[in-house]
Amino acid sequence: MREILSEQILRQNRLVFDRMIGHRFVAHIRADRLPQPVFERYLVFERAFADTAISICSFATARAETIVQKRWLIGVLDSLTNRKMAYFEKAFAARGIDPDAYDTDIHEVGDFRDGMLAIARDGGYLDTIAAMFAVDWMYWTWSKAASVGTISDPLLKEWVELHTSDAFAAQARWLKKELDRLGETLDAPERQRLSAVFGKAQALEIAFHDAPYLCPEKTAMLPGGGGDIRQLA
Ligand SMILES: Cc1ncc(CN)c(N)n1
Repeated sequence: MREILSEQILRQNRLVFDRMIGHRFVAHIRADRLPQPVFERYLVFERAFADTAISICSFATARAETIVQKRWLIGVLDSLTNRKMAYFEKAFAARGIDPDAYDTDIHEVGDFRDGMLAIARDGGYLDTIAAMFAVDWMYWTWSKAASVGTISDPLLKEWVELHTSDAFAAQARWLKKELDRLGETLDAPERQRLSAVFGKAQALEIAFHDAPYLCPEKTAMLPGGGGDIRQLA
């Protein structure tokens, strides 16, 4: 019997997946010592990515063949556009974050945006599903692990809980099931190609999570700017 496609993909990308869920950003959350400036930069980059995620999911919705698929993806779009965006609005107000003070075009963030968007724009329905599975399965995995420990920052705790919620878990599982169902009919090279899409998305994620440690505030060049905190363990 053939291996389930998502299991093949996870097996073939184990190294890069483990590197991502072992990223220092995740390790800092799990140790309850994510530096506040890193979290705030991350939130600005995430807000920018949420915008891109809406476009990515819209490509999948447009290419979906059945109303069942479209209905599900529209639910994801609703959650991204309303629930997630509401979180950013609340977080920026609570922390006094001015997103315009940050450069969201630095290459680690820009490459993630452009790379993910290219997969959705240039690929087919299943390419986008594989890329969404890559990023959501990864977030669900590390968030579940992080949620068992103490997270002192209430906004960070809420962010992690967004990714352990029943709704997010259902989203990650739906993407997996969709890949497995449609993967049954695919030949080996096509399955391999989707596995490479998953690997590419993980590699882009690793660089994206390096970015908040690189201090890209536009104000960083000014006296009293934040400096480079790459040396943080
Ligand atoms: C960068 C990134 N990747 C994935 C997810 C989970 N949707 C996220 N919120 N942010």
